[in-house]
Amino acid sequence: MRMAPIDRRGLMLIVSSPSGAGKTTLSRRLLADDPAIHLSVSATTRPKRSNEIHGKDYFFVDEATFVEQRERGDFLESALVFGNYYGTPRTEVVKAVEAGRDVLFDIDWQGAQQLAEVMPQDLVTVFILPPSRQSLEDRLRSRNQDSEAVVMDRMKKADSEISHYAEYDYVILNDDINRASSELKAILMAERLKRQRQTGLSQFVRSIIGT
Ligand SMILES: Nc1ncnc2c1ncn2[C@@H]1O[C@H](COP(=O)(O)OP(=O)(O)OP(=O)(O)O)[C@@H](O)[C@H]1O
Ligand SMILES: Nc1nc2c(ncn2[C@@H]2O[C@H](COP(=O)(O)O)[C@@H](O)[C@H]2O)c(=O)[nH]1
Repeated sequence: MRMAPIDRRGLMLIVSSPSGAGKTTLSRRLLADDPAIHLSVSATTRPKRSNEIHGKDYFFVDEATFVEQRERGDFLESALVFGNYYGTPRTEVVKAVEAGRDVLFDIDWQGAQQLAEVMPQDLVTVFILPPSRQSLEDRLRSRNQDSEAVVMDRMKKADSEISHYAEYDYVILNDDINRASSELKAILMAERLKRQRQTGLSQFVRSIIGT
């Protein structure tokens, strides 16, 4: 059995990609396999998809509510993406990181840039690429959740999304889902071991060397 863990600060794992490249699929796998990380559930004004649950996938709110929350400072970051507003609730994230818990974010490059301004030391950023343009379009259609107009709009914006890949710490090619999923887990494991996140290290080391 492992001894009591060394105190640590939580990390913020941001996963971004063009729409349809697979970040939600990869995020769900990571959450299912690793109970020590939890998802930051965003608020959005986008209509709910048939397979989504309020409070689990998103907090679905109307525009007036979103604007009120944003003006009150409830969001750590917020952005207009594909014509809808999205925002990351502030309190839960700050509390979790300070308590040493890791948080996963499925957000776009605008959100990643804003979080880098407020909590830079805590961020680990990962960009997911599709294997080809055609596979991106096929995946958006095969998801079967959006109208043709929405699929076309997201494909039109894919180039501009992809152009932000170089702002990220890591890039994963999501060709084979099992491999991409293992790569994401490996990033998380290595980042957890970074010395500066292990805030209880000096105390622990002192207990070993007996000074
Ligand atoms: N490696 C893969 N091979 C084949 N299909 C995949 C792969 N990864 C994801 N998919 C499929 O592609 C579709 C889009 O994936 P997903 O919803 O995870 O994308 P996303 O990046 O989260 O999109 P959005 O930004 O619109 O939320 C889903 O139907 C998913 O099952
Ligand atoms: N900046 C933010 N972007 C967000 C947030 N939540 C989701 N997103 C991004 O929006 C698009 C579309 O998502 P979809 O669920 O409507 O397909 C995608 O790129 C998400 O990563 C957020 O809180 N802030």
